[in-house]
Amino acid sequence: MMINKRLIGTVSESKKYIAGNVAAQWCSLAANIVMMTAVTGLLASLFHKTADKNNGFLTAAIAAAAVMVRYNCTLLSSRMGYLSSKTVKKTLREKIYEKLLRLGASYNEQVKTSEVVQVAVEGVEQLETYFGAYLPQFFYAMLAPLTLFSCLCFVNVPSAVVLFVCVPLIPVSIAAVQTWAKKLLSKYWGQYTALGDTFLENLQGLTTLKIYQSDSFKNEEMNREAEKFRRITMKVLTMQLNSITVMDLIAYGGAALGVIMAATQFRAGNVTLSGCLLVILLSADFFIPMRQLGSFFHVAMNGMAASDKIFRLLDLPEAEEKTGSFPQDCKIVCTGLRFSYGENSSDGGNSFNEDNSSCGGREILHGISMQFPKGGFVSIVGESGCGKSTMAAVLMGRGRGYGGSVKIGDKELSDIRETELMKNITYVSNQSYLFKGTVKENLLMGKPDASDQELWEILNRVNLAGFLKSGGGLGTLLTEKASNLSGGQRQRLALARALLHDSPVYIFDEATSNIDVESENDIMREIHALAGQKTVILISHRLASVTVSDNIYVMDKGNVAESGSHEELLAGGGVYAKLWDTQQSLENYGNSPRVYLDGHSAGVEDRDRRKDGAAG
Ligand SMILES: Nc1ncnc2c1ncn2[C@@H]1O[C@H](COP(=O)(O)OP(=O)(O)OP(=O)(O)O)[C@@H](O)[C@H]1O
Repeated sequence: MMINKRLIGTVSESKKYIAGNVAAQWCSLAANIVMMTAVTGLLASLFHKTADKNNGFLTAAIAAAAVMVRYNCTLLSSRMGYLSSKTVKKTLREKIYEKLLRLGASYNEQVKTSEVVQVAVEGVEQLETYFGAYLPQFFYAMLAPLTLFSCLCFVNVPSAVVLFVCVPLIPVSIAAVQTWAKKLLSKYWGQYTALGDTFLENLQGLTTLKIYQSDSFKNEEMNREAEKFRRITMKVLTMQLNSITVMDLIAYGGAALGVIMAATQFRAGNVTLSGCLLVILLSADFFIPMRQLGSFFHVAMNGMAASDKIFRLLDLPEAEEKTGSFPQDCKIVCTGLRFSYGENSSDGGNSFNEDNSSCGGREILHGISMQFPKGGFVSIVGESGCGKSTMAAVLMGRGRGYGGSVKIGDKELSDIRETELMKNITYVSNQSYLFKGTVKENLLMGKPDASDQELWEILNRVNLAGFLKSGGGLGTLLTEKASNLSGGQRQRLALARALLHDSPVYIFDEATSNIDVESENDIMREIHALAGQKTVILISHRLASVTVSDNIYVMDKGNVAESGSHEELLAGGGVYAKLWDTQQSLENYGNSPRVYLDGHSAGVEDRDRRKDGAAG
């Protein structure tokens, strides 16, 4: 009956607290039996007028001692319940957290963030009752009727048998609703996580919804979801209430039968008055533990449904433990690289997608071959949706299960530990995440031991020092996602953090899209300065930014359409040349190289200078 061995094994430390809890409750019951025996004995002797002073004092002393024992046992039992709940919460949340770490940066390919949050918070909370109350009560509810039966057998066997036989009717009634309840609770949890998911998404996109006046439409959609959740909650509550009513009927009916039996036996002279009174006073104790178990049962069932979700999360397949480190000779060579997203994959991830392989979905990269020499500056360009960011994701180790080969030095990318990849490849997108806190805290993520002077130097390089000095300096407070900075400032700060990270490889994925020209100039200047010292992979849809690259790969629908330097590609008159002409006419740049605001011009000379430097 809802004894989940795996769950108990997972939090095996809680076993001792459960045993302690059961022992405390059992001692309390034993004290109650002793007290009731003493009290009924006194009542009988009073009735028969055989009681004396000593009887009274002895009974009072026994009762006082029993009350003390029961009081302490109750305290001990709730302490044990608390300790077991605490252990369960801590252990399960730790396990979920560690699992997420093991799943790595691509965890949301397999599970939605909202689902993880709900399972880790509410789900674990439900299991607290399972361990803290249900499990101890389960064992105590077995032990208590057996103990009472053994004692009352010495008083009157028929009454003891009637009471004992009625007790299992409670678990029978619970089992009757169990299958139905299980399905209902599984539906309830599904609805709960779906509502949480919609709620989180709509809350995050509230500004967009307001802009497009779609908030009322989404509001209605959420109302519909909430109504579904309300209905299923009501069904769960009705099921619980009905089940509790049935259990009450059995408990009170059983106790009444026991009392009637005791009275009949007394009339027939088969039991003494004190014995009869003892049976009457203890009859309720036969049923109370089981009845209590019944009320914990429904909460525990909810916990069981939550535990299914927790185990499905904990059982998600992990990439094999990788041992490879990042080779220092970090020339990156992709050969015949193929990649597909999982069938239901989205940014939000699959909801515990059973099939985690990327096979079966739409193939995005169709056998890409590219080379990124150590210290080289290589750009990837192409029309929107051709697979540039997917390429970056694979290089970052986020695209699990790619086909073909990606070699970093002499090692295959899939053999390199994720932490090693993160340490050695810095990825800067146009949506870099900045955390709530100070500028300094955000920068130190890139290099925890950086001095203030180092931080200011970097801020100077990205042209943010002036702005910050006029404000709160390094202690300037950022709100969530640094929404109190402009888009350009945010991106420059993200670049500063990336530069501090000082990794051998940098991937810039549209790092300058949607920002002001001045910030774009600052960022591009730093990216160009990095080239030559680091391996730089620049992904951009804006060809003016890539003209100085050593090599440019032009992607088209998941293939490499052509590659070469800017001049070679222009001379080739292919996809790149056409894109260049279109963009140039749009930007009205003519054929002149891009001129930065500080007067420095990016062009072929830059690349040649870098090459000369590297050669020197
Ligand atoms: N998480 C994902 N799940 C499923 N499909 C995806 C996912 N991310 C991207 N895609 C698909 O992969 C294709 C390539 O997307 P990708 O983001 O790599 O293109 P891109 O060249 O970087 O485009 P852009 O320049 O617009 O950023 C697109 O058709 C897109 O629909």
